[in-house]
Amino acid sequence: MLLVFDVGNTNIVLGVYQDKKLVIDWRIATTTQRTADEYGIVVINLFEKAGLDYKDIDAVVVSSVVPNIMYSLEHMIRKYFKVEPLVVGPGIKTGINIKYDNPKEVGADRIVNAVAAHDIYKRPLIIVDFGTATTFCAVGKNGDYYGGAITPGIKIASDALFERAAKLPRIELIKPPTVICKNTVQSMQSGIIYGYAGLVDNIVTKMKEEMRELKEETPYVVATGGLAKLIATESKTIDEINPYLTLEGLRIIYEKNR
Ligand SMILES: Nc1ncnc2c1ncn2[C@@H]1O[C@H](COP(=O)(O)OP(=O)(O)O)[C@@H](O)[C@H]1O
Ligand SMILES: CC(C)(COP(=O)(O)O)[C@@H](O)C(=O)NCCC(=O)O
Ligand SMILES: [K+]
Repeated sequence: MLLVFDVGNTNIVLGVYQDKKLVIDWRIATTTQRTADEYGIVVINLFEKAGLDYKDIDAVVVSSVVPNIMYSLEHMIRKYFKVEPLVVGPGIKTGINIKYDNPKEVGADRIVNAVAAHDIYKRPLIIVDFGTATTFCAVGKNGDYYGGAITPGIKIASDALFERAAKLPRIELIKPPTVICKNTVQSMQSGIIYGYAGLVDNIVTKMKEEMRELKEETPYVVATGGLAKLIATESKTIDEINPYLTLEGLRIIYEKNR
């Protein structure tokens, strides 16, 4: 069985694959404080609770946008799973042609998403990943990664209001019934959620115009990430949510590099 890790700035998402089938997935907090043994305990506990044997794992793939965590995580994988992890980065086969000024600068999660979306949909794409940051990526029909945009994540935006304005509380990210709201909490929810949907639609619309000039016609818009569902229902430009895009990309990268 294959174990994949998607290390984001807020969460580490783990998935176990039996061939092409995702058997189970878990989400744990990203903290740079944990040691290799502490990560080992957490991950092995998850396996045991799910009735899976961690000794059945014969390969591990990791993508990370948090360099500080990699020492502990890689050490844990070698010590407990007894395999050398495949870490997504320079030298790994992806089938994606990165057109960034400096290809090493692109977040590994964005490349992994592009690998999965290109493999699954085989057409021009815009990928929107609602994580700690929200990222937008333009991918051509032949796998060209053109680049995209990065905006503050939804939770970062709402936490900033709480932290910087004395009378604004920390809010739950749920959609209020109306845009015109009559109390502080709902007014903030309205601003964040309806405002963010507009942000998404504006960036996607402008990216589509630029992609048309690149002869990448009518891109399909795929959303992923922890907060995708919240915005996708309100946005007019998102065609589909694929919550497992990054995990699928990690599995595909494993197959390309084995
Ligand atoms: N299933 C979920 N429901 C609601 N919020 C979620 C869920 N999963 C993650 N989140 C929140 O979404 C944000 C981004 O999460 P995630 O996509 O895991 O980010 P990252 O990849 O940057 O770690 C975080 O603030 C997290 O608390
Ligand atoms: C933009 C990101 C912070 C998003 O990470 P996430 O929200 O998933 O934690 C990450 O992809 C990253 O650090 N990228 C490097 C810069 C770039 O892609 O240009
Ligand atoms: K992510």
